[in-house]
Parts: sequence; C-alpha cells; structure tokens
Amino acid sequence: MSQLQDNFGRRFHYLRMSVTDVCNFKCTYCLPDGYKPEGKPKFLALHEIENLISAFAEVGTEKIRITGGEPTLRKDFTDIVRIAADNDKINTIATTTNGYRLEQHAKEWYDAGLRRINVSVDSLDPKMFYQITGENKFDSVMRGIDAALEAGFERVKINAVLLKGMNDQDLPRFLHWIKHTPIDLRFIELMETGLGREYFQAHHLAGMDIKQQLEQDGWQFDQPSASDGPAQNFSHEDYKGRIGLIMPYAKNFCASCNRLRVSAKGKLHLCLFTENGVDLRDLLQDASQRPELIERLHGQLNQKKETHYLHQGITGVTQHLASIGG
Ligand SMILES: Nc1nc2c(ncn2[C@@H]2O[C@H](COP(=O)(O)OP(=O)(O)OP(=O)(O)O)[C@@H](O)[C@H]2O)c(=O)[nH]1
Ligand SMILES: C[S@@+](CC[C@H](N)C(=O)[O-])C[C@H]1O[C@@H](n2cnc3c(N)ncnc32)[C@H](O)[C@@H]1O
Ligand code: SF4
Ligand code: SF4
Repeated sequence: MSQLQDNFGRRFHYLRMSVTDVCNFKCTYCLPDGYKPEGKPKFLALHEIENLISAFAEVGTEKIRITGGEPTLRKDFTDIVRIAADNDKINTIATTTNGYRLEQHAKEWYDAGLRRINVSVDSLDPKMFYQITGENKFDSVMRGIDAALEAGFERVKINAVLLKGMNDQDLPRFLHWIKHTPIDLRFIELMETGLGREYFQAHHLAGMDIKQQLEQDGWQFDQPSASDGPAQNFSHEDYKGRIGLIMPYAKNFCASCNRLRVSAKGKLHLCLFTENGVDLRDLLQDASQRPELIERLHGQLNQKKETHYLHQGITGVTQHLASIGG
C-alpha cells in the first residue's frame, strides 16, 4: 500500500493518536475550568486502537504519539503502548503527558515499549506552575522527569507554552536546568483556540524574540533532518540540553508538516485547526475493514490544506487542544 501523501508533496509518517479527552489539570490556556464531560464519553477501545494503528502502519506511519487530554489517566495506557509496540512497522512510540503519573509508572511504560516522552512543565517556579496548571504538582512532576531519565527513555522533552505576564521571566531558570541535564526543552508559542481572542491577545508571546536572544548567546541552529517536525532546534557546547522553538505563526511553519491526528472518538483531523473531523470509527471494528479504511485515508489526504489559517483568527472546530491532543 502506498505512503500517505498530500497534494503539496508532504508525506505523513507520524500519527498523533488521542486516547481520551479527560484531563485532571486546568491549564489556563487549555482547560481553564477543567474537563467537563458531555454525557458518557466513549473513547476508542483497545481493539479499535489496534485496527487504527495497523491501518496507519500499512500506509507508512512509523511514529505514534499517544496524547489526550491526559493520556496516562487511561487505566489501560500500558496496554495501548504494548499494542503500538507489537506492530513491527512502528519504530517510535511516544507520549505527551502532564507528568502526573510519571513518577510511579515511567519504568512500566518503558518496559512496555514507550521510548520517547514529552512532559509539559510551563514554569520552574512551583507557584507559577500552580497558577498556570491549577495543580500543586510541581515537585511530583519533576520527580517523574527524573524517573523517566533513569528508566532509559531515548528522548525526554519538556514543553513550556510561552505566556506573557506569567512564565516570561523563567528563561534563566530553564537555561540553568538544561546546563547539566540532557533534556530537550521546547518553547511553544501560544495558539489561539476557541478560548477566545482576549486570552490570546493578553498572553501571546512571539518565539522569535527568544530565538534572537539564543542566537546572541551562542546557541547554534541544528539543521533539521527530513523526518523532523516543525520545531526549530538549537544546541550549545556549554549545555547538555537542547532548545526547540515551536512557532506556528512563523512563515513556512506548515511546509514541514508530517503528522496526522485521530481524536479519542476516532475522527481523523487533517490539521490541528481543521474545520471538521472525519469519522473513522465505523471502519475500526474489524481487521477485515482495513482496505476500506486505508482507501478513506487516501481519499481524505487530497483535502489537506497547505497551512492553518490562524493568522486570520480561524481556529477551526477544535475548542481547545485537549480535545485533539495538541
Ligand atoms: N500548529 C501546530 N502545532 C503543533 C504541531 N505539532 C505540535 N504542535 C504544538 O507543539 C506541542 C507539543 O507537541 P508534542 O506533543 O510535544 O509533539 P511534537 O512537537 O510532535 O514532538 P516531537 O515528536 O518530539 O517532535 C503540541 O501540543 C502543539 O501545541 C503541528 O503540527 N501544528
Ligand atoms: C493538549 S496537551 C495533551 C497532553 C498532556 N495533557 C500535556 O499537557 O502534555 C499537549 C500539549 O499542548 C499544549 N497546548 C495546549 N493548548 C495550547 C495552546 N493553546 N497553544 C499552544 N500549546 C498548547 C500543551 O502545553 C501540551 O504541551
Ligand atoms: S495542556 Fe494538557 S495538562 Fe494542561 S489542561 Fe490541556 S490537556 Fe490538560
Ligand atoms: S498547523 Fe496544521 S498544517 Fe500546519 S503544521 Fe500544524 S497540523 Fe500541519
């Protein structure tokens, strides 16, 4: 079966698979009032996840990121990792987490086949961490990161959303941390969502300012490899860690788009800010449906747009990134 490709020559070998919308944090830029269930949600079951992964693997997916909401709140999270690990076409299994369950489970997940972990830490000041996430869990998340480093994860990345008036004074602390710690620290520009323009305008900070500062301080731009996503990465000989900048408002950000998303209820999203999701669930029930599922995926790829329309304030169907996994 042929590789998933769109009309702009971009190839898609990376699936971001959301497994739940539920989250226990209340990040001000994502779920400021916490997760609010609409009825009794029915998230993808293990057999649906297995059929989904098998179909994507057949059309060239090599990397799967398990995301959410908070993916690790699923009691069968380790089974999900195992399902992905059992597929020999998938060579990278990653997750993005708020770190809530990391301290207790890092080793178990590693043993199940998880190899990369991205942890959201918006501030290294415990008070600011609480103010942003609504949870007093800073120390436990940091112990979780230590546990992940000890468990042997190939890559531990830290995500911090840049927020004017909140964590914008934290750069020196972050730099101090990665001087001797081998992690990849990524600053993500705040993206406008259904939360509204007011929050965005009050807190958006351009990543370009940080880029200029890093370059002045001797950080070197790392040439991206073909499989890299849209983050711009920098390294410095005096630092063990690296820095990545995710700047979705920057020119050509989408040119290297290499990822597709499936929501926790089984909808394909061609872009993080797509206008609608396409239901796949009817074709996830049995392995025999795989050819039909693959045909639907190929058909949809023709619809993928060249870029997002965030500059025009068009944020699509996604009310907040917890509903699609970021
Ligand atoms: N606009 C946009 N933002 C993205 C995209 N991919 C990641 N991001 C943003 O970056 C955040 C962090 O992404 P992660 O979940 O850590 O995954 P990643 O950047 O693909 O990570 P790696 O696979 O380690 O490069 C996401 O939650 C989004 O906010 C993308 O394709 N488009
Ligand atoms: C939606 S969360 C899901 C995974 C997990 N709960 C976590 O926080 O890592 C994935 C990522 O999206 C980022 N994110 C959420 N809302 C965002 C926004 N409006 N702009 C930029 N990044 C956002 C978070 O910081 C997090 O790193
Ligand atoms: S960013 Fe992650 S941890 Fe924070 S509210 Fe959203 S889903 Fe939850
Ligand atoms: S905004 Fe959409 S098109 Fe652009 S990189 Fe992200 S997912 Fe791809």
